Amino acid sequence: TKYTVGDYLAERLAQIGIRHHFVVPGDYNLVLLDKLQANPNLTEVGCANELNCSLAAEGYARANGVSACVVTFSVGALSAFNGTGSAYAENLPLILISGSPNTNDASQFHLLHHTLGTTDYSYQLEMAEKITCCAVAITRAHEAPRLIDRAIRRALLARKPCYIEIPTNLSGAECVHPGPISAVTDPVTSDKAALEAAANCAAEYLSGKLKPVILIGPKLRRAGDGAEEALVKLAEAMGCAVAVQPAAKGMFPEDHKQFVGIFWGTVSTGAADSIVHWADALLCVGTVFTDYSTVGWTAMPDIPLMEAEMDHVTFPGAHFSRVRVGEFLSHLTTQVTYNSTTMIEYNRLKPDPVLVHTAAPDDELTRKEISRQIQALLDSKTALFVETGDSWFNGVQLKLPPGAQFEIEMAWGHIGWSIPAAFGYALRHPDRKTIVMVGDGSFQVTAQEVSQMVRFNLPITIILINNRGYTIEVEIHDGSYNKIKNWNYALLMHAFNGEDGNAKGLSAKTAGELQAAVKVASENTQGPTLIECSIDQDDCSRELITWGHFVAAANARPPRLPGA
Ligand SMILES: Cc1ncc(Cn2nnc(CCOP(=O)(O)OP(=O)(O)O)c2C)c(N)n1
Ligand SMILES: [Mg+2]
Repeated sequence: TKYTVGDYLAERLAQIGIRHHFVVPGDYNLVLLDKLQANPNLTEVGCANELNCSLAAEGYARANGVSACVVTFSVGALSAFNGTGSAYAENLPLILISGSPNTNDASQFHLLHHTLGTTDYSYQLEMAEKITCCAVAITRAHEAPRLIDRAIRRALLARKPCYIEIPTNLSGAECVHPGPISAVTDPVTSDKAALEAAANCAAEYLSGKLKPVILIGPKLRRAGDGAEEALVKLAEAMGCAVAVQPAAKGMFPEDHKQFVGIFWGTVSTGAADSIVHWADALLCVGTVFTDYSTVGWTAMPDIPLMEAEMDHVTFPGAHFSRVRVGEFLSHLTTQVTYNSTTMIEYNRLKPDPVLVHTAAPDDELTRKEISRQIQALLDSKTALFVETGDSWFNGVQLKLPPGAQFEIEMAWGHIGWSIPAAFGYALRHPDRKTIVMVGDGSFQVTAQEVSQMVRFNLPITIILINNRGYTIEVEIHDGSYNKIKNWNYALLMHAFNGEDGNAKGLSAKTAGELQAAVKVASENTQGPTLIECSIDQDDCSRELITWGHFVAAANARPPRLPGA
């Protein structure tokens, strides 16, 4: 049988380590889906809609390093653009693949279904160019190898999504076999001279400093090439305090003696806030300072920073390109001297362990009791997803045991992300215990993907915190629009079971009911278990309320230019 463009793409996806590709079929991509299905290394995963499909691929990329989402033209791609945006903001190489019109249609001025009703179908590629690091449209079969390899390589190197558009009549067109995959995957290593110079500059930046601190951001993990392990070694060589930004929770072991907490301004944990502000040198690695991570710009470090990014390092007065963070951290480890001043200070400042009250079984369920019971669930196998909402704050406060993974989407912040993303993640990591903390409002956005968890018999535990509405929004700025229609969430799981599912839906209004439901969930190994936890709508974290005030103030800043 002839080797085709679709076969070429399938082989490249398999060669870069993809084992599941997420799809919604449409007549512009059906031949392509057949070709992908024909590759023995790929398992097709159908999703209920393209928003969820792209968010499932985003979650899969967190687990696998790279992912693929295959949709139909326009009606499919425009929804998938949302998960693609998430992958861009969260630094994940999601490969968005869209079917497109037959190559003969444009020159025949044909009006087509699934388009805007004009004869110009180029709008999708143009939109994709804005939200990916590389967008290609294959117009002739012999171009496919060059364009497919270029897009995939760019995405892998930049840790950003890419876009590949394939006309419906080209997926089955004749194509050559791919060349060595190393041409696509070979990493760009640091320039030796720049690496040396950057490490010397860092040693200079640190020399004479009494109180250096390391601050880790979410791009540390995204950098790959052993950056997380290299960071631990550097920290141990320096002996200094290590704080992490909220979106980097879990990227440094929280049981490590040098971990001082989550640096999140006034809503920080441990002694991170005071230690970071006490430092006289701050090594920022993979940090992202946004309005949300700086609590409306109130939590910015107040000294000149050294910032190590995925492929460059900057200092006050210096910049070094083509320095890969993993190699840089390892190289710097050989140059630093041990100085435990900041850890001595931390041991003076660290807060006493908080005595967590255990509710009596008949006590009405509270946010604190939910957190206490989730904390007891966490172990080395856990992958905890926390959704936009008060779940961010409750999740960030939990202590991660060694090996536990934490996933949050704090840059893009699309409510509902956690359900499809946890589904995609769990497909790649069936060995992990995936737990989702999600609010009622967020759950309503992408609830359909629970049915895929049922279909694939994934034992995901969904802790749905029902506080009757959009509480995070209430704390930023309240209005009638923050009210939502309540669902019978537990009953919904029966609907998703259809005639053969193993999902369980439980509701808990007291501490005892939650305890019992958690036991049922841990025993349900054949499907997802949703536990609807009803709490008072005003039962939200102090951190959310404080953070909400500062974010609202940042949003309300008057136009700066006079007369603007
Ligand atoms: C796609 C999308 N649309 C709207 C928003 C704004 N938003 N952010 N958080 C919310 C409400 C979240 O409510 P819940 O999930 O119930 O969480 P809680 O804050 O715990 O009640 C909205 C409506 C958003 N973050 N993402
Ligand atoms: Mg809510």
